Amino acid sequence: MGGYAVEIRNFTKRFGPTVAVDNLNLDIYEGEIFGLLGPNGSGKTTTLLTLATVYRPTSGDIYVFGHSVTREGDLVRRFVGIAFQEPKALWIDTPYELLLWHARVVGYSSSGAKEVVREVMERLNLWEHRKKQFYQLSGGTRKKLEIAKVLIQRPRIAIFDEPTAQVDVITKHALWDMIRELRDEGSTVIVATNDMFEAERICERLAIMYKGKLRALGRVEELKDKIPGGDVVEIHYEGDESTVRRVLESMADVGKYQISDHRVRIYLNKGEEKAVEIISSFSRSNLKIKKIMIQEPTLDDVFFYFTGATLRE
Ligand SMILES: Nc1ncnc2c1ncn2[C@@H]1O[C@H](COP(=O)(O)OP(=O)(O)OP(=O)(O)O)[C@@H](O)[C@H]1O
Repeated sequence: MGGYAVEIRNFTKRFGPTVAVDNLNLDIYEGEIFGLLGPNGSGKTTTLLTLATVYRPTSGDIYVFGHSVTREGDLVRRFVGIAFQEPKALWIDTPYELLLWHARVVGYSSSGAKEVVREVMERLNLWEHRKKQFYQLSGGTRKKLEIAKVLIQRPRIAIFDEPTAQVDVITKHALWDMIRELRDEGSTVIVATNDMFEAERICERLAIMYKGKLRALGRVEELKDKIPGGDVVEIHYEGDESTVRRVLESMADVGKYQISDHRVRIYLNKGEEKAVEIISSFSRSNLKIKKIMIQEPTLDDVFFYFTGATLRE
């Protein structure tokens, strides 16, 4: 792994009264697949669009291979390729023409452009749609077209904003493979996602963002290790949520827990020992346990631990 590809320094972005990103500091290493993980509105897109010089920071700066996005935008744009969250094109463009034009713009020869466009379109199952017009394409197909641009460009910094939202499962796997290949060929890849499966599957390091702020940073395993105790006891129950809260809050050593839909996840030390105590407390309070499991934390648990929220909110 090389030096820094991206250095985000005291970066704040406001839109009127809204603070979209609040004093973000982050380094992304050259050659890694880095993830920004957070629910809608956490500031991921704003960060990526500023990195790609679409927005200017309100304060602070972002450096791409040492070049400032505020002062050296032209240079920064040479390094960066971005697949936007919302694909846009002229209504009458056809996918093939659009990608061919894009390939020429980023430097392919006429024959090289045809070759790479066909290869990428075939791998993303876009070839059959090549002669349609943009307005005739489904949301998922438009999204694939947007991603195809970056795969053709092979920029030094490849940015994907929620790449697999709206995309079918088979294509998701093909895309993840192609993203890894991009990295293997030397690109630094930055992915914004609210899909913990995607984050866990492809990202080597993650920044957890929530409400414009960085909440945690590290490799997935490191983030999981930061949950004290490291056990999660999950109980499916019948009964009142308020009774469950009362029971848990009266027990020593029970720290954080989250409840949804008659399911409670409790974060604690020594899950096996504690589970026995929890079972008897539940039964004393007439709460019926339908199922109990002791698990390793998931990325969703990590997110909850650092933000008090779930990714699905
Ligand atoms: N152009 C804009 N004008 C006004 N407010 C904006 C603009 N862009 C983003 N925001 C606000 O900034 C905050 C962060 O939005 P942002 O799109 O960066 O989050 P996100 O994590 O990418 O979420 P999503 O997955 O929904 O895109 C939100 O409150 C959003 O409403």
